[in-house]
Amino acid sequence: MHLPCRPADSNKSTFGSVLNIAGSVHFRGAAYLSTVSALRVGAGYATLAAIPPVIDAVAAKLSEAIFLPLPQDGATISRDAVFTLSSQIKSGTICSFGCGISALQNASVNLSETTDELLNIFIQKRTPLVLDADGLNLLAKSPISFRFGNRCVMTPHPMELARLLHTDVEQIQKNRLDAAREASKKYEAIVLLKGHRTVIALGEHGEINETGNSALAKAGSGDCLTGVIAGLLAQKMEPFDAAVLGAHIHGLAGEMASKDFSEYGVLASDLPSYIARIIRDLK
Ligand SMILES: NC(=O)C1=CN([C@@H]2O[C@H](COP(=O)(O)OP(=O)(O)OC[C@H]3O[C@@H](n4cnc5c(N)ncnc54)[C@H](O)[C@@H]3O)[C@@H](O)[C@H]2O)[C@@H](O)CC1
Ligand SMILES: Nc1ncnc2c1ncn2[C@@H]1O[C@H](COP(=O)(O)OP(=O)(O)O)[C@@H](O)[C@H]1O
Repeated sequence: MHLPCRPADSNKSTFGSVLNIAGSVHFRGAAYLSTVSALRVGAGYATLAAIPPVIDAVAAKLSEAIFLPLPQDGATISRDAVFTLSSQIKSGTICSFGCGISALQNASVNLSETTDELLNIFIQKRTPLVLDADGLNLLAKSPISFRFGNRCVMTPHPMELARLLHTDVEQIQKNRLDAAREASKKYEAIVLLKGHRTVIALGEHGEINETGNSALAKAGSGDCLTGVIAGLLAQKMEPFDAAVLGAHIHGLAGEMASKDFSEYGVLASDLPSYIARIIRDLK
């Protein structure tokens, strides 16, 4: 698997753009980590679509992002956000959705309906998509049987996959590859099941990622992975390849970061700069 090429005669639009819909009052860092990781892996632009308090927090840390303010309802986006987003999402726009968008127990009926409408837009506009965290939890609760035409990379951890398959974590962990394959067929999506030895499945096909260590077992590291995969999609990688390469790079970044900070001390916010160092070494 190769990194996306980086022609000399290029400009920021050569390397694509990510529209990252993320964050809520409770989880502002998730929006930061996913956005910065898309830029660190090489995307030309990253736009964070979020409610104003999330934008304010991220803007204070990340000068390079572009911001699309979304209407707010309580701690998260309101249903009117669908109108704002539908005019921004063109055919083929690379989107990521779900990092920190709400706390599961607070997910309102409105947010469920908003998510259903957004997922329909992603499918209709054939957008390559990374679906993470609460995007997955809301999908699990939806009455609609969504099928993503294999343009979507779903990135559940075992509990999120258990919610999607209406089972429990123990069953998922017994046969991780088969569980990911089952979800891949159910949703017509690439399913990346996180954890020690992440697995990536597309239909019957499956791969196991060998990189990473317990430094990654800390809040926010999955948000970085979402950004990495979205950034690779922006650079025109096929979704399955972006998931496999993204997991590989993310795991190596955790390993390299733990050489400096130990497996105890790495923060998710350390990872984006190690992602850049890993890419330097892979090249
Ligand atoms: N700084 C931030 O803003 C952060 C925001 N976050 C957001 O917080 C929201 C809730 O996410 P959480 O993941 O905390 O909560 P969840 O309710 O989704 O699940 C967490 C539970 O899943 C199980 N689990 C996860 N990985 C597992 C594994 N490898 N093996 C076995 N069981 C496993 C564990 O029981 C764990 O307690 C998401 O929207 C997420 O994006 C988190 O990413 C944490 C950091
Ligand atoms: N022990 C481990 N070994 C290797 N990778 C791990 C380990 N623990 C967690 N990870 C990786 O770290 C990330 C954690 O993501 P996730 O569970 O979504 O956390 P969060 O939502 O807090 O960001 C995943 O990419 C997962 O594969």
